[in-house]
Amino acid sequence: MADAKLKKAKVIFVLGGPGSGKGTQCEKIVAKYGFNHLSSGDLLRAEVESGSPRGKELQAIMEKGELVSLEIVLALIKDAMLKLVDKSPYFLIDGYPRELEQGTRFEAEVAGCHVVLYFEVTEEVMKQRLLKRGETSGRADDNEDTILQRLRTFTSKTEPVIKHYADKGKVIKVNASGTIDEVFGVVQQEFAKREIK
Ligand SMILES: Nc1ncnc2c1ncn2[C@H]1C[C@H](O)[C@@H](COP(=O)(O)OP(=O)(O)OP(=O)(O)O)O1
Ligand SMILES: Nc1ncnc2c1ncn2[C@H]1C[C@H](O)[C@@H](COP(=O)(O)O)O1
Ligand SMILES: [Mg+2]
Repeated sequence: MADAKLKKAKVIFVLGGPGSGKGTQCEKIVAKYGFNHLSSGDLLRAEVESGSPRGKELQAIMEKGELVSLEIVLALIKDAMLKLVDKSPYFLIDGYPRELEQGTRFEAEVAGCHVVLYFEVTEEVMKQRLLKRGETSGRADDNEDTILQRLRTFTSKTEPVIKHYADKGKVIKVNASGTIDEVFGVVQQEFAKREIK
């Protein structure tokens, strides 16, 4: 029953390299549009915080800038979606899918992809934003070595996902190099064009 409700969800996959501003823009979208927001990275960090043996394994993978297993991420996202399904039909799924199979499995088992919101910005800008964030974030992966590996993982695993959805005409590509408000201005224009409200 709950799964049937999820099938009707309007899913917006939010993608972009590390530090491109996915979380920042999702916060602004939630404030204006009231959409549900789930971040796979936040869900994984909560699991790490729980101190469980699985959390320790996850932390080691995340500190190397690699991707954790599809099964774990998909289960965390699906559980979190079920808790929110009655709040809004729109779901911002931030940081997922990070590799092609994540998208395929999600669409087969949870819901179709409405659009992909892709924040594009240079590697140098992403790196500088993350090093700055690292001064206060406490995130174990906001350090130079891990940032470089995360950028490599994005290029090798996640860029093909963006291409896959672009070929289906589903990608909204946003230049994310401006200020936070400038980027959000473009997001709003793009949503209006597609009657996302
Ligand atoms: N347009 C912007 N201009 C300047 N700084 C920005 C902009 N957008 C976000 N930031 C800042 C906020 C954060 O300190 C940092 C990274 O943004 P954030 O939204 O956390 O990125 P992200 O969610 O894509 O990264 P991650 O993949 O690491 O979670 O950059
Ligand atoms: N969708 C995901 N698949 C595998 N691993 C993931 C996923 N989302 C997050 N992770 C891991 C690997 C990332 O480097 C860290 C931090 O994620 P972020 O979205 O940048 O906060 O978590
Ligand atoms: Mg984030």
